[in-house]
Amino acid sequence: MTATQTSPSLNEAQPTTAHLPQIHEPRNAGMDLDLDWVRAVQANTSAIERRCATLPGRRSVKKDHQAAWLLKAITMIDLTTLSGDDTAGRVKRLCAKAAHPVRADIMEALGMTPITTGAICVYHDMVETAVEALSGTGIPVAAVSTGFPAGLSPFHLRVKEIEESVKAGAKEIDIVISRRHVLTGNWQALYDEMRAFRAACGEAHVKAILATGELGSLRNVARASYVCMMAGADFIKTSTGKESVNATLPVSLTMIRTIRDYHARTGFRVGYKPAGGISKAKDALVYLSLIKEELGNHWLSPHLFRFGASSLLGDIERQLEHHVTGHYSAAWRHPIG
Ligand SMILES: O=C[C@H](O)COP(=O)(O)O
Repeated sequence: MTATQTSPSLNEAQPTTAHLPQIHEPRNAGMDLDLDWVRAVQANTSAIERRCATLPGRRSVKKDHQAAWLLKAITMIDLTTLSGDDTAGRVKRLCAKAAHPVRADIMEALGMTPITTGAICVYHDMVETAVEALSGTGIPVAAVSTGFPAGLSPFHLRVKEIEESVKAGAKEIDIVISRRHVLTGNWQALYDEMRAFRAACGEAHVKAILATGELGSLRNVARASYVCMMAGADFIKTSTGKESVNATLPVSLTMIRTIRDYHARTGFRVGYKPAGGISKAKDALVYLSLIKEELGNHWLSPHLFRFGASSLLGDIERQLEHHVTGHYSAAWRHPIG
């Protein structure tokens, strides 16, 4: 497809950052811990699983519409590297990819103006490198702080790590909660911890990683979601990517329904970030349709939705190349992201 052949549907959905709505809505200020609300929360696991089982089969966006949704998905990726062998070189390459996530010839064939990913997500040690590499792009750096991924280092060091990441230039902080507070029903401890993390973030936005694969039940996932939102989380995020079970559709449905309910009761919109194991374009489309159906179009924006993913971008780029050329290239031709 050439630029002149670009269909109206693709242009209408043009997902460049310049076209994104500038949302000036208040951050979630949180509220006092409402234990009655938290304890009343239930989750009907079989109903949630039944609803989720219908989702992939109902995905129906095709051709130009699918390309438009995939481009939109890119703008909502926290392009991630969280490996023990991360180097400055790898982070710089990832930052270059975040600034130009799709090959120029594919973008030209689609008739699209430039887009970027939503953010880069790295360990604290790599924040300065990423901030420097992204200078002038407007792409924020997210740091996983607080003893990621287990979150079991001394509390004062977890708070200090947040402060150091913010000082190094991180605009977003992905914290990990203490799973034991959920497993023992110590909601006050979880609330106090989250509140302290939010305070340490200052102006930086805070995403609360629940590590849902370690919380035991969807009811615990829902209760932990509410407590973190009450304590002022800007986003709730499923997983570190290091648990044996990471983002799933039932967990996502559970969490986004708590977001919907919290918004209805408080007026605050909290963002959602599924993370871990999302590596296929078709899965990204299912997540986006779930968000659209459950939360509405307002949430389909980097302000309120992110994918935490290290290898999703490569598959999306491959699908976009197929869309414009009719051929799939080998995965190694899109080696980063
Ligand atoms: O927060 C992001 C995750 O760690 C990424 O997980 P992934 O490598 O499975 O995509």
